[in-house]
Amino acid sequence: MTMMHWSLRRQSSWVQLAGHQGTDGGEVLKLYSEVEANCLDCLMRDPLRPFVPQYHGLVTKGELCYIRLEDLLSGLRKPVIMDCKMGVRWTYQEEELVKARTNATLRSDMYQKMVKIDPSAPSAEEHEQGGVTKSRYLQWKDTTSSTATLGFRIEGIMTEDGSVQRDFRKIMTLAQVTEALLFFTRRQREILEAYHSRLLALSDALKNSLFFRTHEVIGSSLLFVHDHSSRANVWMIDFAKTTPVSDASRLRHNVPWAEGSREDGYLIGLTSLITSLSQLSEKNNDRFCPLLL
Ligand SMILES: O=P(O)(O)O[C@H]1[C@H](O)[C@@H](OP(=O)(O)O)[C@H](OP(=O)(O)O)[C@@H](OP(=O)(O)O)[C@H]1O
Ligand SMILES: Nc1ncnc2c1ncn2[C@@H]1O[C@H](COP(=O)(O)OP(=O)(O)O)[C@@H](O)[C@H]1O
Repeated sequence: MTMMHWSLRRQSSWVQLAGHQGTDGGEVLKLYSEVEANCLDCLMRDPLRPFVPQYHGLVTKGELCYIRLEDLLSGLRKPVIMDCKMGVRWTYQEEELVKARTNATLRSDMYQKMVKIDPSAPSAEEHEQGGVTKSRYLQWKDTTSSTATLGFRIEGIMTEDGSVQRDFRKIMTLAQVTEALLFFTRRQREILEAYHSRLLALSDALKNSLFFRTHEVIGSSLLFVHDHSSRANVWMIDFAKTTPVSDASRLRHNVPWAEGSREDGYLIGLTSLITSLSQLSEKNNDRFCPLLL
């Protein structure tokens, strides 16, 4: 199950309906969150609807409630998938920063994850304690990836043999993003162009979206999906941390975050992706697979 590959930490939050995978009309179930269900409700009545998996309401299984979503991989054979976490402040909500100051619980699991990636990342005090706070860990992840600089990061790529590569999380420059896109698409011009057009259409839809104007979009991804038939699409997913803002008139989505501003920098990430794809879509670009030119 694809979401199990991605969401190893939370296998229990997902159910793939038996017999539906890879068939038309397939559905996936994601563990209910009120925040996400509210967002999906709004999105079904918004210009962003064509960019979001269709939401079919709720279902209860045993003691748990789930959100019913269109299976975006339905009908695709050996899909290739890239998950890009959008925004300059991907994972942490402002409340988490406040919580971390008042109740600084030390997380040894996050300390371990940090040390595994970079043993020199924790401070002497953190080494001593064997723990870091959640906000420290999340902020560290944002600043050691392209999240803080380019407004998005590639969280992982699943290739057609089903293996997941997560080495892209440390990418910092647009040139490295471009290389990753070439790897992901295997330099197929048709696919790169399809992704480029879809992101331009998304950019237009965002301009007309009341939902986007009125929500702080944190921890949401753009899911890029294609298969060998060159069908390619991009979807907005994961709204579990996307919340309405009371003074929506000030949200711009294209400026860096300062504490209290609630800005997410979503459009900074989208612009970075579009810039990289537009360079690759240029007619004279010689970096495509020669067979497909
Ligand atoms: O990806 P790694 O490096 O493992 O770190 C994870 C992700 O940041 C999760 O965010 P997301 O859910 O957006 O993937 C976050 O979940 P939440 O902030 O949603 O809880 C986890 O916090 P914990 O669940 O507290 O462990 C944190 O451990
Ligand atoms: N509607 C969907 N159809 C198919 N796969 C999905 C769908 N939504 C999410 N996924 C897969 O599940 C992964 C995790 O989704 P996400 O909503 O971010 O959940 P979590 O918050 O549990 O990480 C995504 O990277 C994607 O591969």
